[in-house]
Amino acid sequence: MMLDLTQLRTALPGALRKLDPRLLLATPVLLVVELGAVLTTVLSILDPSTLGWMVTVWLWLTVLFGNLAESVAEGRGKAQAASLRALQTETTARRLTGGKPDGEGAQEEQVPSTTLRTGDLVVVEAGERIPGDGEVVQGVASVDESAVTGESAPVIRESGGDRSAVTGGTTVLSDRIVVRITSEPGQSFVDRMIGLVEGSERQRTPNEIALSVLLGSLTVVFAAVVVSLYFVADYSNAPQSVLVLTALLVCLIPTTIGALLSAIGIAGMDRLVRRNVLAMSGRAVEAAGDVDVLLLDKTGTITLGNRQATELLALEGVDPDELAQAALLSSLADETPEGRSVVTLVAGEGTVPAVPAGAELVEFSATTRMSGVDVDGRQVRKGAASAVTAWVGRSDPGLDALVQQVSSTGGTPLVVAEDGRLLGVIHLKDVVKPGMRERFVEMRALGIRTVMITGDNAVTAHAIAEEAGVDDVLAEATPEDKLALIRKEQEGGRMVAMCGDGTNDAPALAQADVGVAMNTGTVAAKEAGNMVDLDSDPTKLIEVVEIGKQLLITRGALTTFSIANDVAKYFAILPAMFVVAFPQLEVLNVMRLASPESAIVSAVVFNALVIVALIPLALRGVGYSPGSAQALLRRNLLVYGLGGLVTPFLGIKLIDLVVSTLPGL
Ligand SMILES: Nc1ncnc2c1ncn2[C@@H]1O[C@H](COP(=O)(O)OP(=O)(O)OP(=O)(O)O)[C@@H](O)[C@H]1O
Ligand SMILES: [K+]
Ligand SMILES: [Mg+2]
Repeated sequence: MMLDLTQLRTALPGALRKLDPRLLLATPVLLVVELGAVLTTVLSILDPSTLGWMVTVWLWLTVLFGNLAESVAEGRGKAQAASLRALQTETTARRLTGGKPDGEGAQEEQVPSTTLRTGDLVVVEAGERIPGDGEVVQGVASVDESAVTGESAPVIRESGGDRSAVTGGTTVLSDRIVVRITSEPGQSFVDRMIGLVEGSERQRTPNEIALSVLLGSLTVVFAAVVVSLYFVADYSNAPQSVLVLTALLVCLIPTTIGALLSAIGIAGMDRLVRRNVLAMSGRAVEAAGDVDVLLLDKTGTITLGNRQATELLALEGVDPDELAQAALLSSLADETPEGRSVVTLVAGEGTVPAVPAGAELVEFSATTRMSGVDVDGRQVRKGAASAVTAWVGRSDPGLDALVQQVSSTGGTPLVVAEDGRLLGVIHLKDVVKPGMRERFVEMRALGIRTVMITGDNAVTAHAIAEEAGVDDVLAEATPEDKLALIRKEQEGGRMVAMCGDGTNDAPALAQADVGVAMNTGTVAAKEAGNMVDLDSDPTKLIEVVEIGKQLLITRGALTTFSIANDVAKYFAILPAMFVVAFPQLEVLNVMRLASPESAIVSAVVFNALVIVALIPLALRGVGYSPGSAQALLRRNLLVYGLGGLVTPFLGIKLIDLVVSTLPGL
């Protein structure tokens, strides 16, 4: 891959803007080159010479080429940013005022979408665009999110469950939903996406900062070497001009990696965006390269997350109708998709009875794992078997058999009980997302252990784990258990990734080194994680890991190359510089460059051209195939270390053949 002309043309203005020394502060190596360029410009004006002007021009080009790398990397996201911006055009929002928290009984008013604030309620109907990021608080709708995700199939967004988050700019295809806005103007998901693809929001990672500091220190060391050389040369009656020493300094300091460092980081983020993963931090991308364990939530992450009630299994001696009525009653006010599906199963096409007056609702929570109502002195509950039997205070062999029957197929059993009596079981069915098993096998090959963590019971968990092919399971996990497991793994020195979609996954997503939230999930999950997968595919982590590894390898390889290059240049130019004063150096002068002046110019030209030559590699990344880390390290040291030592000799010699034809060199 070469840089094409359009790419260069669009990147050039940005590269010129970056000549501003204040912007160069972030890249100290290039700042030193720029200061050197200013110095040689002044020297050449005072005392013009071919050597002076050649060095000056090529020092300026060195800074420009260095900026170009970053600018080209940033430019790659521009087109995508432009199409995302189209989603931000102002629309009219139907804001609700003065009603209940779910919008009931409210007045509607028309306002520009740009005036919406966090907490506002808006209603969106079929054919309308969702005016801002938010959470569905009432209703179910199918939504076209293709503008953001690129996936043309509509997705379901509904209140109550883990599929409640909606993105501003996407379009409702059917039905009517009430959305509570969760972002302030200018801070929406699409705003963040634009910032990401343009690279403007990128923060340097601790690793990058550490490497910059190292490069800065090397620069200081080489500056000291060059200054002392000035005195040594003077003392040995082979005085060297400030111009020549400036050129020598630029050749010695690690300009190549200094110039390419941020481009490598931006390109890594960009590669993720192309795979529909938004990384909110570069640190997470680097961490992904070293992941040892992947924890996954079950419902909505490994499975499609559309848990539907499919049958009711009454305990022996219990009237099936009594079970049905209790299941219905416990679900009338249960706004989760599971709850609504129970209502649909029992009421069928018939009318759904209203919530009885005076009923006290017990909402579902991930900690209690139950939901239900208290009404007229009756208490009805449904929920996880262990939770409900604990509530009732006893278990029943017949019930255990029903729970086992549902769980062994991978279904979720919800036990129904009323006033201390166990009535039966609701069978919730969910489907494992396609292609999981093969991909988890690939993950194992990468050395990553997969653990499914779920609030569901152990039998269901094992059935799904078996079907999906994960290595391990943690069942009946509360949000605290998920968090504790991550901490435990981290304390063992392992790098942990977590994929989840629910609000109850949020603490774990925040704690994990790499927290990937499913785009179908809740706002809380998406804000807690440091990545969002727009395709909601947990096996995408494979690509994320590969991109992370490739980023680390590319940075390592180019650093090796750059430093080996600088060392080689030292030996290539010094003999040429001093051979006039010390004819004994002739033996070292293996390159036989035309003259000391042309040696200096050739080295400076080579130094600048190497940056341009390596931009494509920095953007594309060094080739990577799974294998032992040691073998890879050996191979890269050989290729980039040895390559870095040899190329300057060849390159400088070739350039010397050309520049020595110029008069005055
Ligand atoms: N609406 C509901 N009413 C009563 N109980 C429920 C309801 N929804 C789920 N449960 C029970 O609570 C358990 C935990 O559900 P939750 O959705 O919090 O699981 P989780 O920890 O997110 O794990 P996963 O998403 O993998 O199932 C479920 O396994 C089920 O037994
Ligand atoms: K250099
Ligand atoms: Mg969940």
